[in-house]
Amino acid sequence: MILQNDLFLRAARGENVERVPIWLMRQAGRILPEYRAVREKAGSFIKLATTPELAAEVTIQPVDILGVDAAIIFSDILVVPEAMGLPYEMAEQRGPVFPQIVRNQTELDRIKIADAESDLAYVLDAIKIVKKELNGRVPLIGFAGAPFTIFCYMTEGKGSKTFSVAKKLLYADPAFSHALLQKITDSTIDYLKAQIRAGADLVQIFDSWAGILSPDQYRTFSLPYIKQICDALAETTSVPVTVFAKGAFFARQEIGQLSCSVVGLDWNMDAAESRQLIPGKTLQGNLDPCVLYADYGQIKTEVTKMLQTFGTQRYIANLGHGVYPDTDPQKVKYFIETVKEFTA
Ligand SMILES: Cc1c2[nH]c(c1CCC(=O)O)Cc1[nH]c(c(CCC(=O)O)c1C)Cc1[nH]c(c(CCC(=O)O)c1C)Cc1[nH]c(c(C)c1CCC(=O)O)C2
Repeated sequence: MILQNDLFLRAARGENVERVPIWLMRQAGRILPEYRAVREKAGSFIKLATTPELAAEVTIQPVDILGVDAAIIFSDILVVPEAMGLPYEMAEQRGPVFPQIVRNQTELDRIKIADAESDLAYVLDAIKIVKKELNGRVPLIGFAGAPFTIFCYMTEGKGSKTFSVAKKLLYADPAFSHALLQKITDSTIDYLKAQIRAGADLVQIFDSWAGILSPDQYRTFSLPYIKQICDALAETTSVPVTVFAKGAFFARQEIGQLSCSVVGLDWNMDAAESRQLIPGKTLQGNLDPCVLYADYGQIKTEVTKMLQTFGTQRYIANLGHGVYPDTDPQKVKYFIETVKEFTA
Protein backbone atom coordinates (compact mmCIF):
# COMPACT_ATOMS: atom_id res chain seq x y z
CA MET A 1 0.00 0.00 0.00
CA ILE A 2 1.46 3.35 -1.06
CA LEU A 3 0.83 6.17 1.41
CA GLN A 4 -0.51 9.42 -0.04
CA ASN A 5 0.77 11.42 2.95
CA ASP A 6 3.92 9.84 4.33
CA LEU A 7 5.43 13.03 5.84
CA PHE A 8 5.22 11.57 9.35
CA LEU A 9 7.07 8.39 8.39
CA ARG A 10 9.70 10.22 6.36
CA ALA A 11 10.38 12.56 9.27
CA ALA A 12 10.56 9.56 11.61
CA ARG A 13 13.16 7.90 9.36
CA GLY A 14 15.16 11.13 9.14
CA GLU A 15 14.36 11.77 5.47
CA ASN A 16 13.70 15.21 4.03
CA VAL A 17 10.20 16.65 4.30
CA GLU A 18 8.47 19.61 2.60
CA ARG A 19 6.77 20.60 5.85
CA VAL A 20 6.67 19.51 9.49
CA PRO A 21 4.22 16.64 10.14
CA ILE A 22 1.88 16.82 13.14
CA TRP A 23 -0.32 14.57 15.25
CA LEU A 24 -1.42 14.79 18.90
CA MET A 25 -0.95 12.28 21.67
CA ARG A 26 -4.41 11.19 22.84
CA GLN A 27 -6.01 12.64 19.72
CA ALA A 28 -8.39 9.68 19.44
CA GLY A 29 -11.15 10.42 21.86
CA ARG A 30 -11.66 12.79 24.75
CA ILE A 31 -11.84 16.13 22.94
CA LEU A 32 -14.18 15.32 20.06
CA PRO A 33 -17.99 15.35 20.46
CA GLU A 34 -17.98 12.81 17.62
CA TYR A 35 -15.91 10.47 19.85
CA ARG A 36 -18.24 10.91 22.79
CA ALA A 37 -21.20 9.99 20.57
CA VAL A 38 -19.57 6.68 19.56
CA ARG A 39 -18.51 5.99 23.15
CA GLU A 40 -22.12 6.60 24.26
CA LYS A 41 -23.32 4.11 21.65
CA ALA A 42 -20.75 1.55 22.81
CA GLY A 43 -21.79 1.95 26.45
CA SER A 44 -18.31 1.90 27.98
CA PHE A 45 -14.68 2.58 27.20
CA ILE A 46 -13.84 -1.12 27.35
CA LYS A 47 -16.70 -2.09 25.05
CA LEU A 48 -15.53 0.58 22.59
CA ALA A 49 -11.91 -0.56 22.76
CA THR A 50 -12.82 -4.24 22.30
CA THR A 51 -15.19 -3.73 19.36
CA PRO A 52 -12.86 -3.45 16.34
CA GLU A 53 -15.33 -1.63 14.03
CA LEU A 54 -15.99 1.06 16.65
CA ALA A 55 -12.34 1.36 17.68
CA ALA A 56 -11.51 1.81 13.99
CA GLU A 57 -14.16 4.50 13.61
CA VAL A 58 -12.80 6.66 16.46
CA THR A 59 -9.22 6.09 15.27
CA ILE A 60 -10.04 7.71 11.94
CA GLN A 61 -12.11 10.62 13.36
CA PRO A 62 -9.13 12.92 14.09
CA VAL A 63 -7.78 12.35 10.57
CA ASP A 64 -11.09 13.51 9.05
CA ILE A 65 -11.99 16.18 11.59
CA LEU A 66 -8.63 17.62 12.67
CA GLY A 67 -6.42 16.93 9.65
CA VAL A 68 -3.53 15.24 11.49
CA ASP A 69 -0.72 13.56 9.52
CA ALA A 70 -0.99 10.22 11.36
CA ALA A 71 -3.67 8.10 13.04
CA ILE A 72 -3.05 6.30 16.35
CA ILE A 73 -4.95 3.10 17.02
CA PHE A 74 -7.70 3.60 19.59
CA SER A 75 -6.87 1.36 22.52
CA ASP A 76 -5.10 1.73 25.86
CA ILE A 77 -1.77 0.73 27.37
CA LEU A 78 -3.75 -1.27 29.97
CA VAL A 79 -4.88 -3.93 27.50
CA VAL A 80 -1.52 -5.63 28.10
CA PRO A 81 -1.99 -6.29 31.85
CA GLU A 82 -5.55 -7.38 31.00
CA ALA A 83 -4.17 -9.88 28.49
CA MET A 84 -1.71 -11.12 31.15
CA GLY A 85 -4.62 -11.95 33.45
CA LEU A 86 -5.47 -8.74 35.31
CA PRO A 87 -8.81 -7.33 34.17
CA TYR A 88 -9.39 -3.58 34.59
CA GLU A 89 -12.34 -1.26 34.88
CA MET A 90 -12.43 2.24 33.51
CA ALA A 91 -14.29 4.37 36.03
CA GLU A 92 -15.60 7.55 34.37
CA GLN A 93 -13.69 10.65 35.59
CA ARG A 94 -11.62 8.50 37.99
CA GLY A 95 -9.55 6.52 35.56
CA PRO A 96 -8.51 2.87 35.52
CA VAL A 97 -8.91 0.42 38.42
CA PHE A 98 -7.52 -3.12 38.70
CA PRO A 99 -9.57 -5.17 41.20
CA GLN A 100 -6.69 -7.67 41.36
CA ILE A 101 -3.04 -6.67 41.66
CA VAL A 102 0.43 -8.28 41.66
CA ARG A 103 2.74 -7.56 44.58
CA ASN A 104 4.64 -10.77 45.26
CA GLN A 105 6.03 -13.88 43.57
CA THR A 106 2.91 -16.00 44.32
CA GLU A 107 0.68 -13.43 42.63
CA LEU A 108 3.18 -13.13 39.79
CA ASP A 109 3.07 -16.91 39.21
CA ARG A 110 -0.66 -16.60 38.50
CA ILE A 111 -0.22 -14.23 35.57
CA LYS A 112 1.02 -15.21 32.14
CA ILE A 113 2.98 -13.80 29.23
CA ALA A 114 0.29 -12.50 26.89
CA ASP A 115 -0.15 -14.08 23.48
CA ALA A 116 -1.12 -11.13 21.29
CA GLU A 117 -2.64 -13.12 18.42
CA SER A 118 -5.19 -14.70 20.74
CA ASP A 119 -5.45 -12.41 23.79
CA LEU A 120 -5.30 -9.10 21.92
CA ALA A 121 -6.89 -10.14 18.63
CA TYR A 122 -9.42 -7.30 18.95
CA VAL A 123 -6.67 -4.67 18.71
CA LEU A 124 -5.06 -6.43 15.75
CA ASP A 125 -8.46 -6.64 14.03
CA ALA A 126 -9.02 -2.92 14.65
CA ILE A 127 -5.62 -2.16 13.08
CA LYS A 128 -6.52 -4.20 10.00
CA ILE A 129 -9.86 -2.38 9.61
CA VAL A 130 -8.21 1.05 10.05
CA LYS A 131 -5.56 0.26 7.45
CA LYS A 132 -8.24 -0.75 4.99
CA GLU A 133 -10.46 2.26 5.67
CA LEU A 134 -7.62 4.79 5.69
CA ASN A 135 -6.64 3.37 2.31
CA GLY A 136 -3.19 4.98 2.49
CA ARG A 137 -4.30 8.49 3.44
CA VAL A 138 -1.94 8.71 6.44
CA PRO A 139 0.23 6.24 8.38
CA LEU A 140 -1.10 4.36 11.44
CA ILE A 141 0.71 4.42 14.79
CA GLY A 142 0.59 1.37 17.07
CA PHE A 143 1.60 1.62 20.72
CA ALA A 144 2.20 0.04 24.10
CA GLY A 145 3.12 1.22 27.56
CA ALA A 146 6.74 0.90 28.66
CA PRO A 147 7.22 -1.99 31.10
CA PHE A 148 7.84 0.31 34.07
CA THR A 149 4.65 2.32 33.47
CA ILE A 150 2.63 -0.92 33.18
CA PHE A 151 4.34 -2.21 36.36
CA CYS A 152 3.02 0.92 38.13
CA TYR A 153 -0.60 0.07 37.32
CA MET A 154 -0.24 -3.69 37.95
CA THR A 155 1.22 -3.19 41.43
CA GLU A 156 -0.66 -0.08 42.51
CA GLY A 157 -4.04 -1.16 41.06
CA LYS A 158 -5.04 2.38 40.09
CA GLY A 159 -3.64 5.74 39.13
CA SER A 160 -1.56 7.66 41.67
CA LYS A 161 0.35 10.92 41.87
CA THR A 162 3.43 9.28 43.41
CA PHE A 163 3.08 5.54 42.65
CA SER A 164 4.75 4.97 45.99
CA VAL A 165 3.50 1.36 46.24
CA ALA A 166 5.18 0.59 42.92
CA LYS A 167 8.36 2.44 43.89
CA LYS A 168 8.45 0.78 47.30
CA LEU A 169 8.59 -2.61 45.55
CA LEU A 170 11.63 -1.54 43.52
CA TYR A 171 13.51 -0.94 46.78
CA ALA A 172 11.96 -3.69 48.91
CA ASP A 173 11.85 -6.54 46.40
CA PRO A 174 14.03 -5.92 43.37
CA ALA A 175 14.03 -9.62 42.39
CA PHE A 176 10.23 -9.68 42.18
CA SER A 177 10.23 -6.30 40.42
CA HIS A 178 12.63 -7.51 37.73
CA ALA A 179 10.65 -10.75 37.28
CA LEU A 180 7.38 -8.82 36.75
CA LEU A 181 9.08 -6.28 34.45
CA GLN A 182 10.46 -9.16 32.36
CA LYS A 183 7.03 -10.76 32.00
CA ILE A 184 5.57 -7.43 30.89
CA THR A 185 8.49 -6.93 28.47
CA ASP A 186 8.01 -10.36 26.87
CA SER A 187 4.27 -9.67 26.48
CA THR A 188 4.96 -6.24 24.99
CA ILE A 189 7.50 -7.47 22.43
CA ASP A 190 5.03 -10.08 21.19
CA TYR A 191 2.24 -7.47 21.13
CA LEU A 192 4.17 -4.79 19.21
CA LYS A 193 5.43 -7.35 16.68
CA ALA A 194 1.81 -8.43 16.15
CA GLN A 195 0.69 -4.81 15.70
CA ILE A 196 3.37 -4.36 13.04
CA ARG A 197 2.28 -7.55 11.28
CA ALA A 198 -1.31 -6.29 11.38
CA GLY A 199 -0.25 -3.06 9.65
CA ALA A 200 1.08 -0.50 12.15
CA ASP A 201 3.51 1.81 10.31
CA LEU A 202 5.35 2.98 13.46
CA VAL A 203 5.05 2.00 17.11
CA GLN A 204 5.36 4.31 20.10
CA ILE A 205 6.35 3.23 23.61
CA PHE A 206 4.73 5.40 26.32
CA ASP A 207 6.74 5.58 29.56
CA SER A 208 4.28 7.97 31.18
CA TRP A 209 5.64 7.56 34.71
CA ALA A 210 9.36 7.64 33.89
CA GLY A 211 9.68 10.97 35.68
CA ILE A 212 8.95 9.53 39.14
CA LEU A 213 12.20 7.52 39.12
CA SER A 214 15.66 8.68 40.08
CA PRO A 215 18.26 8.47 37.29
CA ASP A 216 19.75 5.34 38.92
CA GLN A 217 16.38 3.65 39.28
CA TYR A 218 15.47 4.60 35.73
CA ARG A 219 18.69 2.98 34.50
CA THR A 220 17.94 -0.16 36.52
CA PHE A 221 14.18 -0.65 36.23
CA SER A 222 13.01 1.08 33.06
CA LEU A 223 15.66 1.66 30.41
CA PRO A 224 16.94 -1.96 30.10
CA TYR A 225 13.41 -3.19 29.37
CA ILE A 226 12.73 -0.47 26.79
CA LYS A 227 16.08 -1.43 25.25
CA GLN A 228 15.02 -5.07 25.02
CA ILE A 229 11.87 -4.01 23.18
CA CYS A 230 13.73 -1.70 20.76
CA ASP A 231 16.37 -4.35 20.05
CA ALA A 232 13.80 -7.11 19.51
CA LEU A 233 11.87 -4.94 17.07
CA ALA A 234 14.99 -3.74 15.23
CA GLU A 235 15.98 -7.38 14.74
CA THR A 236 12.79 -8.34 12.95
CA THR A 237 11.43 -5.20 11.30
CA SER A 238 12.39 -1.84 9.80
CA VAL A 239 9.28 -0.17 11.20
CA PRO A 240 10.39 2.92 13.17
CA VAL A 241 9.99 3.07 16.95
CA THR A 242 9.30 6.17 19.09
CA VAL A 243 10.26 6.25 22.76
CA PHE A 244 8.39 8.82 24.86
CA ALA A 245 9.51 8.86 28.49
CA LYS A 246 7.62 11.65 30.23
CA GLY A 247 9.71 13.47 32.80
CA ALA A 248 12.93 11.55 32.04
CA PHE A 249 14.90 14.67 31.08
CA PHE A 250 17.88 13.12 32.94
CA ALA A 251 17.93 10.07 30.67
CA ARG A 252 17.77 11.78 27.27
CA GLN A 253 21.31 10.86 26.33
CA GLU A 254 20.78 7.17 27.09
CA ILE A 255 17.38 7.13 25.41
CA GLY A 256 19.10 8.68 22.39
CA GLN A 257 21.38 5.64 22.19
CA LEU A 258 18.53 3.13 21.95
CA SER A 259 17.76 1.48 18.61
CA CYS A 260 14.75 3.72 18.06
CA SER A 261 14.19 6.36 15.38
CA VAL A 262 12.22 8.99 17.28
CA VAL A 263 12.44 10.38 20.80
CA GLY A 264 9.36 12.07 22.26
CA LEU A 265 9.90 15.11 24.49
CA ASP A 266 7.73 16.75 27.10
CA TRP A 267 7.55 20.52 27.58
CA ASN A 268 10.19 20.56 30.33
CA MET A 269 12.81 19.41 27.85
CA ASP A 270 14.55 22.22 25.99
CA ALA A 271 14.65 21.78 22.21
CA ALA A 272 18.25 22.94 21.59
CA GLU A 273 19.59 21.00 24.56
CA SER A 274 17.68 17.89 23.43
CA ARG A 275 19.17 18.16 19.93
CA GLN A 276 22.63 18.10 21.51
CA LEU A 277 21.88 15.20 23.83
CA ILE A 278 20.08 13.15 21.16
CA PRO A 279 22.06 13.51 17.92
CA GLY A 280 20.96 11.70 14.77
CA LYS A 281 17.39 11.01 15.82
CA THR A 282 14.06 12.62 15.03
CA LEU A 283 12.51 14.55 17.91
CA GLN A 284 8.80 14.73 18.63
CA GLY A 285 6.89 17.17 20.82
CA ASN A 286 6.69 19.21 22.92
CA LEU A 287 4.10 21.98 23.26
CA ASP A 288 2.66 22.36 26.75
CA PRO A 289 -0.94 21.09 26.35
CA CYS A 290 -2.05 24.14 28.38
CA VAL A 291 -0.97 26.45 25.54
CA LEU A 292 -4.16 25.30 23.81
CA TYR A 293 -6.18 27.08 26.53
CA ALA A 294 -4.61 30.40 25.45
CA ASP A 295 -6.04 32.76 22.82
CA TYR A 296 -5.27 32.25 19.14
CA GLY A 297 -2.55 34.90 19.09
CA GLN A 298 -0.66 33.29 21.97
CA ILE A 299 -1.03 29.84 20.43
CA LYS A 300 0.49 31.14 17.20
CA THR A 301 3.41 32.76 19.08
CA GLU A 302 4.20 29.63 21.12
CA VAL A 303 3.86 27.21 18.21
CA THR A 304 6.03 29.37 15.95
CA LYS A 305 8.70 29.59 18.65
CA MET A 306 8.64 25.80 19.00
CA LEU A 307 8.97 25.24 15.24
CA GLN A 308 11.82 27.73 14.98
CA THR A 309 13.83 26.04 17.73
CA PHE A 310 13.30 22.49 16.51
CA GLY A 311 13.67 23.31 12.81
CA THR A 312 11.75 21.70 9.97
CA GLN A 313 13.78 18.49 9.50
CA ARG A 314 14.04 15.45 11.80
CA TYR A 315 11.09 16.84 13.68
CA ILE A 316 7.47 15.82 14.32
CA ALA A 317 5.23 18.43 15.94
CA ASN A 318 3.10 17.25 18.85
CA LEU A 319 2.18 18.17 22.40
CA GLY A 320 4.50 17.34 25.30
CA HIS A 321 1.84 14.95 26.67
CA GLY A 322 -1.71 13.93 25.79
CA VAL A 323 -4.24 16.61 24.88
CA TYR A 324 -6.38 17.55 27.89
CA PRO A 325 -10.03 16.46 27.65
CA ASP A 326 -11.51 19.97 28.02
CA THR A 327 -9.47 21.48 25.16
CA ASP A 328 -11.53 23.29 22.49
CA PRO A 329 -11.23 21.26 19.24
CA GLN A 330 -11.10 24.59 17.34
CA LYS A 331 -7.87 25.46 19.18
CA VAL A 332 -6.48 22.02 18.32
CA LYS A 333 -7.32 22.65 14.67
CA TYR A 334 -5.60 26.03 14.87
CA PHE A 335 -2.46 24.38 16.31
CA ILE A 336 -2.45 21.89 13.43
CA GLU A 337 -2.99 24.59 10.78
CA THR A 338 -0.25 26.78 12.27
CA VAL A 339 2.22 23.90 11.97
CA LYS A 340 1.14 23.06 8.43
CA GLU A 341 1.56 26.67 7.29
CA PHE A 342 4.98 27.15 8.85
CA THR A 343 7.93 27.71 6.59
CA ALA A 344 11.44 28.20 7.89
C1 LIG B 1 -0.95 6.32 31.22
C2 LIG B 1 -1.76 5.97 30.02
C3 LIG B 1 -3.04 5.33 30.01
N1 LIG B 1 -3.40 5.18 28.69
C4 LIG B 1 -2.44 5.69 27.87
C5 LIG B 1 -1.38 6.15 28.66
C6 LIG B 1 -0.07 6.69 28.14
C7 LIG B 1 -0.16 8.06 27.64
C8 LIG B 1 -0.33 9.11 28.69
O1 LIG B 1 0.55 9.22 29.57
O2 LIG B 1 -1.34 9.83 28.62
C9 LIG B 1 -2.41 5.69 26.40
C10 LIG B 1 -3.66 5.83 25.65
N2 LIG B 1 -4.97 5.79 26.07
C11 LIG B 1 -5.82 5.98 25.04
C12 LIG B 1 -5.04 6.07 23.86
C13 LIG B 1 -5.70 6.13 22.49
C14 LIG B 1 -5.03 6.66 21.37
C15 LIG B 1 -4.77 8.16 21.42
O3 LIG B 1 -5.66 8.93 21.10
O4 LIG B 1 -3.64 8.56 21.71
C16 LIG B 1 -3.69 6.01 24.23
C17 LIG B 1 -2.43 6.12 23.38
C18 LIG B 1 -7.29 6.02 25.09
C19 LIG B 1 -7.97 6.37 26.35
N3 LIG B 1 -7.66 5.93 27.60
C20 LIG B 1 -8.55 6.43 28.50
C21 LIG B 1 -9.50 7.22 27.80
C22 LIG B 1 -10.70 7.92 28.45
C23 LIG B 1 -11.76 6.90 28.76
C24 LIG B 1 -13.14 7.33 28.39
O5 LIG B 1 -13.44 7.54 27.21
O6 LIG B 1 -13.91 7.40 29.34
C25 LIG B 1 -9.15 7.18 26.45
C26 LIG B 1 -9.85 7.84 25.31
C27 LIG B 1 -8.55 6.18 29.95
C28 LIG B 1 -7.26 6.10 30.67
N4 LIG B 1 -6.20 5.29 30.35
C29 LIG B 1 -5.16 5.53 31.22
C30 LIG B 1 -5.63 6.49 32.18
C31 LIG B 1 -4.80 7.02 33.33
C32 LIG B 1 -6.95 6.82 31.84
C33 LIG B 1 -7.91 7.71 32.58
C34 LIG B 1 -7.67 9.13 32.40
C35 LIG B 1 -7.59 9.60 30.96
O7 LIG B 1 -8.62 9.78 30.32
O8 LIG B 1 -6.46 9.77 30.52
C36 LIG B 1 -3.85 4.89 31.18
